[in-house]
Amino acid sequence: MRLAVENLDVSLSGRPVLHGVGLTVEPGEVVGLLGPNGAGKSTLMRALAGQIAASGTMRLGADDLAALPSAARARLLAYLPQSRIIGWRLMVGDLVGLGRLPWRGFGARLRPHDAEIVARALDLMDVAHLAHRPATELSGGEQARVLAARAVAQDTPVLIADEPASGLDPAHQITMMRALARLAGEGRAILVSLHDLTLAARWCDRVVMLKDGRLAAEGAPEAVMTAENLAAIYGVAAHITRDEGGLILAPIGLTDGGAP
Ligand SMILES: Nc1ncnc2c1ncn2[C@@H]1O[C@H](COP(=O)(O)OP(=O)(O)OP(=O)(O)O)[C@@H](O)[C@H]1O
Repeated sequence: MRLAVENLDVSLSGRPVLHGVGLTVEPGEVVGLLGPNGAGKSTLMRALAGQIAASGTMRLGADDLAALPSAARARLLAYLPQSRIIGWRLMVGDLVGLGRLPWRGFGARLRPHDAEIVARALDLMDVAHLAHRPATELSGGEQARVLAARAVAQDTPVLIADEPASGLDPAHQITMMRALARLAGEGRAILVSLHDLTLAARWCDRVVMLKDGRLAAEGAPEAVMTAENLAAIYGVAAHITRDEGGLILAPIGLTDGGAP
């Protein structure tokens, strides 16, 4: 299912934050959403998730996203927020099982089909071994993977993940990106915000770069993750090399040479 955003404007507390942003995510694609702190990545995702008001067009396939009832939206689009709050002392397996709520109704038992989807989500995020631990008693990175597994268990055609790799160790950053790529390989449309430039370059089919609430660059990583764009958008000088897996980008300094 195709996600298409056109001309999106968002104001928060009376302050314009997004200005005419447009992007598409096709089924089968991982699209990276990049940009400096405050660029508007989370705001865009929260608008897509229906958490804040926006003007412009947001379409999921033929549907107007803003007009979809929340229950229908939850079967089409899963949203993994940046904040990682686990409010209840639930076992990890049960917490990830909550991802099935849009499909089974509150209080209903997991059917075998639901249990299979939950088991796969636990595996994809490498948290199956934690299934019987209370989620509130895990490390920060473990909790992040558990919450990602819950979003995956929603089993939606579109997944929006806000900085899912932040705070993960290097192996689990790769596990995360590989999981997203696998889900895209099954035909899902994935939008993921990232601060790690190399992860974005190697795992995203396309990247969309925001700056100050505006689209600054969009295209294949090789085409747009250039030294010029990184300087203009992030204010960093980057060492850029490549191998058979794609670009390797290491920010090595600030373009103005001074302190941030
Ligand atoms: N409730 C709010 N009221 C007013 N402005 C807000 C509010 N929430 C966020 N903003 C502003 O909106 C802008 C975009 O914030 P947003 O969280 O979308 O950025 P981001 O690109 O996700 O940044 P980060 O990389 O730090 O997560 C920022 O300038 C922020 O200060």
